Amino acid sequence: MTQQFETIALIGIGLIGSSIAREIREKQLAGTLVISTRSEATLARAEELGLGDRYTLSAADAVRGADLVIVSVPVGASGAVAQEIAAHLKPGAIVTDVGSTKGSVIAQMAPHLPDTVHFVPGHPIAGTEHSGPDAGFVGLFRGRWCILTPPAGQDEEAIARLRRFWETLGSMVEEMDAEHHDKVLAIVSHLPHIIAYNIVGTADDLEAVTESEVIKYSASGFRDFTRLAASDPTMWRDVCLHNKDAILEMLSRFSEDLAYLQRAIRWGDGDKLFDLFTRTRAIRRSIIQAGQDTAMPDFGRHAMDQK
Ligand SMILES: NC(=O)c1ccc[n+]([C@@H]2O[C@H](COP(=O)([O-])OP(=O)(O)OC[C@H]3O[C@@H](n4cnc5c(N)ncnc54)[C@H](O)[C@@H]3O)[C@@H](O)[C@H]2O)c1
Ligand SMILES: O=C(O)C(=O)C[C@]1(C(=O)O)C=C[C@@H](O)C=C1
Repeated sequence: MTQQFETIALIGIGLIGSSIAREIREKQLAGTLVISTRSEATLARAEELGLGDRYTLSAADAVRGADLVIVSVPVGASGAVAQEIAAHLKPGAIVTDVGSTKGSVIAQMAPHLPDTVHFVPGHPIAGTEHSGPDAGFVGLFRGRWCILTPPAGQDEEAIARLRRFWETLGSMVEEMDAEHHDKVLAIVSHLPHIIAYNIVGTADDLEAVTESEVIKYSASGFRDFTRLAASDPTMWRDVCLHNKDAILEMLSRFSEDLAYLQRAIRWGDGDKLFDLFTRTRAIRRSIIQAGQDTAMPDFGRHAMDQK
């Protein structure tokens, strides 16, 4: 494949950063790939895995001369990274990130970045419950959405170059504003994780009562929840703290709907239960039928934006 950038700097080399690094190397998308992370052990591991061409603990050093800078750290750390790299960015460079929340990342990073660079925030909707440089793999982004949330008026050429980069990694790219992104992701990604953390926590609390039955009988639906609940605690702490408003809004809708379900069960209203379960089954089937079981459902921009 053809080289797309002379030098790419990756700040953060966990699941997402190392998956991007593996893609860049495999597809030869950069002349030079510079890797930076704050922990010595992680950087040494990235070097052992041969993920880049140059390795440094200094993010400032990493971005010098880079045409594309990809920040791939927990969202709570993005402001500190932006502050560290700001004075060292090459004029004309594209700066992007992969954070799971967008409004907060923009609020943290944008004030530090000079006008001479193009800031195009991004979010690949792809991942696993694993973290760290060993967890990444080629193909993670294939057939998955990547959402870009450029500020209004951002350089079209920069957006197009980043779009092409993600498409080369196999992603389908969509642009939307950060606020809308945060609402959609609150329901399709953040709430499912919070619900999983909660149900596994509840079951763990109950285990004192039921002794080891939680483990013993967990071959069923519970297991699916434990996968999500095994996701990285730092990442998900930051997501909850940095998409607070949208998550609280979706949680309150979720609680209302749960109360409706609870009432139907209490009053033995089988029709209500049957209707809901039929509706949700149809949603799953339509996603599979469209061959988009990995795609992000369109919940309707208008409905999602209503308070
Ligand atoms: N895991 C997923 O499923 C997933 C999917 C899409 C997007 N994301 C987002 O991608 C980002 C990275 O997630 P991940 O899953 O790769 O996490 P990870 O824990 O696997 O890796 C995080 C990396 O960031 C480094 N880091 C942490 N703080 C840092 C700092 N202050 N300066 C420099 N490096 C620092 C860590 O050493 C590590 O290399 C997060 O913002 C997350 O929200 C994650
Ligand atoms: O599949 C998983 O394990 C994930 O958690 C991936 C997932 C998701 O919720 O779909 C998690 C967080 C991201 O920001 C994007 C993708």
